[in-house]
Amino acid sequence: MFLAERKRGFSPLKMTDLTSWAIIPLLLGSVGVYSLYRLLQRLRSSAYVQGAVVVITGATSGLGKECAKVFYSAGSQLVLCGRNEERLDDLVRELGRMRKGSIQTHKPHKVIFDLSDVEAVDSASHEILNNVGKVDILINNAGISYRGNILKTKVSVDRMIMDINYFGPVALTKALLPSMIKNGRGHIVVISSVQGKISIPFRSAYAASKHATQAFFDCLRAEMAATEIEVTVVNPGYIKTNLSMNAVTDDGSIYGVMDQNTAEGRSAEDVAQIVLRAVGERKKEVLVAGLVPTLAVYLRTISPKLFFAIMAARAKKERKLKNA
Ligand SMILES: NC(=O)C1=CN([C@@H]2O[C@H](COP(=O)(O)OP(=O)(O)OC[C@H]3O[C@@H](n4cnc5c(N)ncnc54)[C@H](OP(=O)(O)O)[C@@H]3O)[C@@H](O)[C@H]2O)C=CC1
Ligand SMILES: CCCCCCCCCCCCCCCC(=O)OCC(=O)COP(=O)(O)O
Repeated sequence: MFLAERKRGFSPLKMTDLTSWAIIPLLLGSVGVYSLYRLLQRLRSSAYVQGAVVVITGATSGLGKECAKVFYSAGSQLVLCGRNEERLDDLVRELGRMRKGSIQTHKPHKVIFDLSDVEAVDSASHEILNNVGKVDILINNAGISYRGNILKTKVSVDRMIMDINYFGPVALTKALLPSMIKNGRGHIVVISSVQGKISIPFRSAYAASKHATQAFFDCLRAEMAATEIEVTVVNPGYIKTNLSMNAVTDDGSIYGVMDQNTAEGRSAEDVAQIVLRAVGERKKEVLVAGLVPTLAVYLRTISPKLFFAIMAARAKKERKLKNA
């Protein structure tokens, strides 16, 4: 039968050949369509941030500083927020010295305030709107971490962390949101953490503040769905910054140690690029973490019992190490 088909010029072999040949233009076509789609997506993303007024809190160091650099290079009009004017001036000078590409850059504005002071946040929002007229993108980045034992931690410390990490971003968002709605455009970004999804021992105040942040901005996203307002929650794992150095302990004193996990974390430049992309693509949420923390996030939902047992073992091990 095979020979008969070959004689007629219709062998199974040739049919396979034909199929293979047909797949090539199909594959090339798909790659072409995908590349075109990615190109259009990139163009749309860069148009979204170019010329946009972007407010960044905690711009004096770490992730906030790197976000300032990537959004500045992308052509955004920056409003840099921080507590330390000198450090903001240094950053403005550093941005001015950056190599200029083909995209037009804009001289940043600075606004100095402490996020834990709700009245200062309110007047800062007026200053921002008076200076630049509108806000297109607000990046709630500033934050502080904590290391401590719940039994020893003063409630004033829990409150301080909540004031900076939760009430600060909430107050600033509420102050700027009405003007965004009026303008018919606005994007609220919040830098939460993997610890906004899972709680690990000796981080109670920090994890609680990040869980509250996640919850608030998830509610906001839903409530804003009928408007032009976008909400992006970014949940990074460890980033190589001064977060652990600046963390507070049970009695409110500064921890002042560069933890190994932090030192071995992802670079702040990388994470800032991910934030820029997530904003450009109007992502609702991004988890920027390695395999183990990512699995831990899923494990917390799929098998809480196992997750709690792992956390209890972790607490026991850490306590042993501290007492050793
Ligand atoms: N590094 C990490 O491993 C991770 C960090 N994150 C989050 O990223 C964000 C940025 O932290 P990161 O860059 O790592 O840490 P840094 O300590 O380097 O930066 C924190 C920033 O927050 C500002 N800040 C702190 N307290 C206040 C306040 N009361 N009012 C105004 N600004 C304040 C600091 O300003 P000042 O210079 O005045 O102190 C600084 O600019 C935080 O929200 C953090 O929780 C999330 C996951 C992992
Ligand atoms: C099926 C296998 C699942 C394996 C799961 C094992 C669980 C292991 C625990 C992993 C814990 C990851 C914690 C990550 C914490 C993190 O990335 O936090 C980011 C921060 O915000 C850092 O702040 P910090 O002040 O704590 O340095």
